[in-house]
Amino acid sequence: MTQLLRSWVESANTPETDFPLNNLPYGAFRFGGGALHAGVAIGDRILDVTALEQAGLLDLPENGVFARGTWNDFMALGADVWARFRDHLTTALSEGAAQRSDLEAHLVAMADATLEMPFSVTEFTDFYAGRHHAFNVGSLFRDPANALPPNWLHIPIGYNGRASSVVVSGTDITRPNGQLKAPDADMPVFEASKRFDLELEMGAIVGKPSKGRVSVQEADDMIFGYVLLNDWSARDIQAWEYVPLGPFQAKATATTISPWIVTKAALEPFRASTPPREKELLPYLAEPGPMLYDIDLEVGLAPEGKAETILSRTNYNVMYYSAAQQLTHHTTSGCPMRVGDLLGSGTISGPEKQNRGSLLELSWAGKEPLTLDTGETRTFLEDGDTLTLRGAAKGDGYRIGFGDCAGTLRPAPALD
Ligand SMILES: O=C(O)/C=C/C(=O)CC(=O)CC(=O)O
Ligand SMILES: [Ca+2]
Ligand SMILES: [Mg+2]
Repeated sequence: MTQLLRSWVESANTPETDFPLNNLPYGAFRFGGGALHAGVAIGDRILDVTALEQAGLLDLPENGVFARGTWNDFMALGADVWARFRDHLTTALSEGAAQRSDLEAHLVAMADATLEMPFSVTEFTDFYAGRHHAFNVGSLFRDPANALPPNWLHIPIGYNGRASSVVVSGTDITRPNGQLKAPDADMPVFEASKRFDLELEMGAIVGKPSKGRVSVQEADDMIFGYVLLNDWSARDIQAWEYVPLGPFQAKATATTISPWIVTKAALEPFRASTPPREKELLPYLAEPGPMLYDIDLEVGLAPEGKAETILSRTNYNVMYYSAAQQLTHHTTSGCPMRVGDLLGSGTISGPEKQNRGSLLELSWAGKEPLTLDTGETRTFLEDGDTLTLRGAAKGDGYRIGFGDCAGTLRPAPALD
């Protein structure tokens, strides 16, 4: 199924749209200040599934699945329902479908809707699974000769983040104040972070809960879908606070996700293998098949009121560990996973300078400022900068896109 599937929604049939019939990603929106509704993107429209359910046009095993306007209750119904629902929508939105007149009344223009969090984040874990990112950060923060920690080629390393900090694309980000210490200073200070950064990542959403350890295949089956994810990071706070328990306040300001959950089903034709193992993994982490995806990614930076510069282009297929491997490792302790858990992939940097997924790497810790297309330079982010992540898997004449994952940086709160 790598051809474009044609829909009676004409805007879904163009090669430029992120949302052809092959995609059908899941989001949440408000229209004219109304209640939060769940919706499915198709071309430049949103199909209002909360309204479809209320009109009795969906065949689901429970009532009120979309009453809250988010996808958690739907995820909890399980993979058979996920597949049946998607098949039903694919048929009903296909060119020539008999259901057209039923559905047409429940389409709204995406341009007139406000997109909100598509699901309620239960818990958030962020990993460190990019080979090039880990090498670069290890070189910058520690020792270039021993850049990869000794565990790195054996364990998908992660830390428990803050679900409360996850926000949808379009939400302003406030530069944090925090405790910082210059390497040669005696005492730390409390002031605004001066090295505020982005991290280009993918987020995997757990749709099926677990009790006890799961295999990599079971973990893959538990994943509902993927979003783009920007793990905003205060590098100066991070450098001072992170020993020995890892990131804390440096990563707790905000994490932005793209507004549409792209389902695993839509990404199926784009599966890709992790790169060759440099050290053999313990058997519990071995993948039974390709569990990454071929998704082109880019990062754009637009200074306030100015044109955007593309800072980086890379692909999700460079990651050393897949989300399924990360999820498997996450359950080894017996840690239960829940519906709505979000796993950050770790920063996605490719092998070349132009593939790096953070300013820490792009500016080599501030030592090599970047020149933007506007002529100004950047080491880290300036107030007013808008950061936009974009991503798409590319099929034959169509793309499976995620919608923009954007945020604008606002000044730090005043210190008294
Ligand atoms: O101390 C380090 O090596 C770096 C840690 C991180 O930056 C954590 C993180 O967010 C990793 C990632 O996104 O890949
Ligand atoms: Ca991160
Ligand atoms: Mg974060």
